[in-house]
Amino acid sequence: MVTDYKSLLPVIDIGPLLAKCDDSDMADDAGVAQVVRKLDRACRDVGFFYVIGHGISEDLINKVKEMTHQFFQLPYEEKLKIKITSAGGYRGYQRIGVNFTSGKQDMHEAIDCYREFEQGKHGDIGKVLEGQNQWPGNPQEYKDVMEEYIKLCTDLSRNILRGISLALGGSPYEFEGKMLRDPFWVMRIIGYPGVNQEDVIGCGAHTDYGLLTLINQDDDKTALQVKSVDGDWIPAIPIPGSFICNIGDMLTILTNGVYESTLHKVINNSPRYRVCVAFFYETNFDAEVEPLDVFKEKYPRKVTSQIAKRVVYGQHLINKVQATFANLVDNS
Ligand SMILES: N=C(N)NCCCC[C@H](N)C(=O)O
Ligand SMILES: O=C(O)CCC(=O)C(=O)O
Ligand SMILES: [Fe+2]
Repeated sequence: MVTDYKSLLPVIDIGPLLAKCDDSDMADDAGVAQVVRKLDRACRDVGFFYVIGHGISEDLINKVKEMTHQFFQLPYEEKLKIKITSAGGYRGYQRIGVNFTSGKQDMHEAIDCYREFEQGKHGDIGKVLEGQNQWPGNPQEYKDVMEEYIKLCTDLSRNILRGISLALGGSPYEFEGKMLRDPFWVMRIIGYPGVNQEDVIGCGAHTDYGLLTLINQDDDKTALQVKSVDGDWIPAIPIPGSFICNIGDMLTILTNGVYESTLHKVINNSPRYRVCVAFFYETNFDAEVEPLDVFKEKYPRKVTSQIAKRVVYGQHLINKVQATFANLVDNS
């Protein structure tokens, strides 16, 4: 099946890892060991891979995209009922042209959601993102389906990270220590109009901010492109039922630069509308992220990345959010 797609990025069936991921001696299992070797190669070589055998039903994956197409097809006034504002914690719907990447407007519309937390929980930094998520009222089941989906993506991300932790030569649980006991998450529900032009950028080149991203994209258009170590842009051709998984900036820091977050961009060079639902699994909001001791000992830092050695994740996130929405006017 999978070989039909001639994918240029590695495809990893994580079934054997999931089957054992609650056993502390999982590393001794031959099936797990093989998945772990593939994860290591993928994370070193490109930082992007397809995940199959992940256990999340294709029906749910497709439902999430169908509902998202339905929402973006609504009249503009309808979508504006859940409009993003800075006062509302940058949560909600943003029209095309509101999102900026490296100072340039992106050709996409989106709904941004962040894990909700009590007022004051994350101090002054957290204030920027305080608010309630604004889920579409139409389709009606949107919120319930997405909350279920977020739960499944959270568990899946934690389990993939157990494999990555083994791949780095640690125990399965290096990414479940004190910086990661209360993982934050971000969700972007994105729509890209079909423009049929190579020079219209759906989303400019960036790296993701957290630990691990799970991308659920339309099956019938290729738009996401990933920068290879050689500097080429590799198309991430869709594989139905899969997630594309990529590593984010916090994983770069925690691994002391061994696994680096990879630049990627989106160009929907097709006449048709494309949706993508991206789930971002993060550290604790307040985590002061720095290389884990176990990896500092194993790997002296290779300094190739632009990312600092140590950051507070929540600060990194809000710097990005505020740059992205620098032109947002709440009452326009
Ligand atoms: N949470 C993530 N990865 N969001 C990516 C959004 C697009 C890039 C953003 N405008 C930027 O400039 O970073
Ligand atoms: O649309 C996509 O395939 C990826 C979107 C993305 O990179 C992001 O939102 O961070
Ligand atoms: Fe991204």
